[in-house]
Amino acid sequence: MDSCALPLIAELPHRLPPLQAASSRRRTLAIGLIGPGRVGSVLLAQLRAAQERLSREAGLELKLCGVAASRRMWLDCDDPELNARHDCAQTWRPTDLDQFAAYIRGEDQRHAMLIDCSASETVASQYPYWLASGLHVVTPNKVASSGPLSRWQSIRAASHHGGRFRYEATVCAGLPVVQTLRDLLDTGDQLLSVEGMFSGTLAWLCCQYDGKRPFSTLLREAHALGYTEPDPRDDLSGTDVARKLVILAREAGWPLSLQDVAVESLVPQHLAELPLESFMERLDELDEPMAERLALAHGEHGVLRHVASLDRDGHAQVRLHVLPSSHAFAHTRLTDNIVQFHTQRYRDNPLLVQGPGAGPEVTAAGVFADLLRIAESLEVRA
Ligand SMILES: NC(=O)C1=CN([C@@H]2O[C@H](COP(=O)(O)OP(=O)(O)OC[C@H]3O[C@@H](n4cnc5c(N)ncnc54)[C@H](O)[C@@H]3O)[C@@H](O)[C@H]2O)C=CC1
Ligand SMILES: N[C@@H](CC=O)C(=O)O
Repeated sequence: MDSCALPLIAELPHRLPPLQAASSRRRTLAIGLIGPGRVGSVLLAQLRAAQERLSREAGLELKLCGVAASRRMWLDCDDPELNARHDCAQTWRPTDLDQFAAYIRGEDQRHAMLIDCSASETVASQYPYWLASGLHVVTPNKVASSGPLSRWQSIRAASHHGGRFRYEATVCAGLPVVQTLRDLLDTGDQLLSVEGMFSGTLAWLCCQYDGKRPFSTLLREAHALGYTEPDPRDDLSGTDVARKLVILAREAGWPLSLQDVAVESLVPQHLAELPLESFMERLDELDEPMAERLALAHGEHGVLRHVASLDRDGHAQVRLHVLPSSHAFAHTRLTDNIVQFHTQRYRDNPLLVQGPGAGPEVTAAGVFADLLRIAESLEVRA
């Protein structure tokens, strides 16, 4: 090889210097995390791992002031070690979201953020009040952005005057989907339609399911890997994907609601209303109907793919398709999601976002990136 070639990576300086002198932009952000489950606990680990670097290189002090689960909450006033230990804090109180939010907000006009890593309606219903009180809110929870339109509008209104609201990880986990759409719209483009595969769980199941192992075994595995929703029926029923379509439509200013989406459910009626525990015990009842779907796909020399679409007239649908093996969606791997945006500018050839679309690591990273975007905009306070 030519000796004048580019230097080897090992010869390059270890890392580039931080762009900004950390000391001139020193800010502190108080954080309260709600929902230390699969995504929430990985996020806590990511925050802890980045804490020192962010302080040194970006002048950003992340201060974990509280963690709230469904029944218990931990506050750093009770447990001064919380910031270092996070999930193994010892002293707890019963969860009270009002008390939690007030504590994180503090009394000294500090920058404060609540991160909702639950899938809870109760938590989501508090966003308008939290935002109006100046708390920033970041979340992968889809319930608020796809729930009642009037609540969504109050969240948007509150976030224009109070705290900031970001929810990138609600659509395709860590992939830059909401921000991509936002950038298109903010620069004057117009959304015409969206199509793609928006479920990491169903993408993974469709790739793995070849009939050798029962569908229920694979679903249990997807659950254990943290790909599914807390209740996997939210994935199988198509509701989770319908929520993502609604979120994207609303981002583009289309007043879509869940009931406007035509959804094919893969959950047999008799399993739909069971308590979660009973459903998980009866997963093998999904095996026969899914084996029939697979046989149908094989009969047509195609593959099963879970596809969602939203057209320019607002028609939205979510269903399991048999696609020819030559189709672009047939070549995805593992939890890959694909989003195709057709816009005025990307009319002939859509703008594509593709990559892993589920799992605690990538989702937590998407939430973390939202936190950093808000932190970048915070003014320095004495
Ligand atoms: N797992 C993934 O790949 C992705 C997940 N998400 C979303 O992330 C969120 C979390 O998902 P997972 O971590 O998988 O769920 P999980 O079930 O593992 O964790 C949920 C946590 O929320 C807590 N919680 C429930 N109700 C609560 C309440 N009322 N108050 C306080 N805490 C409450 C639970 O105690 C638990 O700690 C969900 O909204 C999900 O839709 C979004 C994108 C990808
Ligand atoms: N359960 C969801 C997680 C991300 O939203 C999925 O499988 O896509």
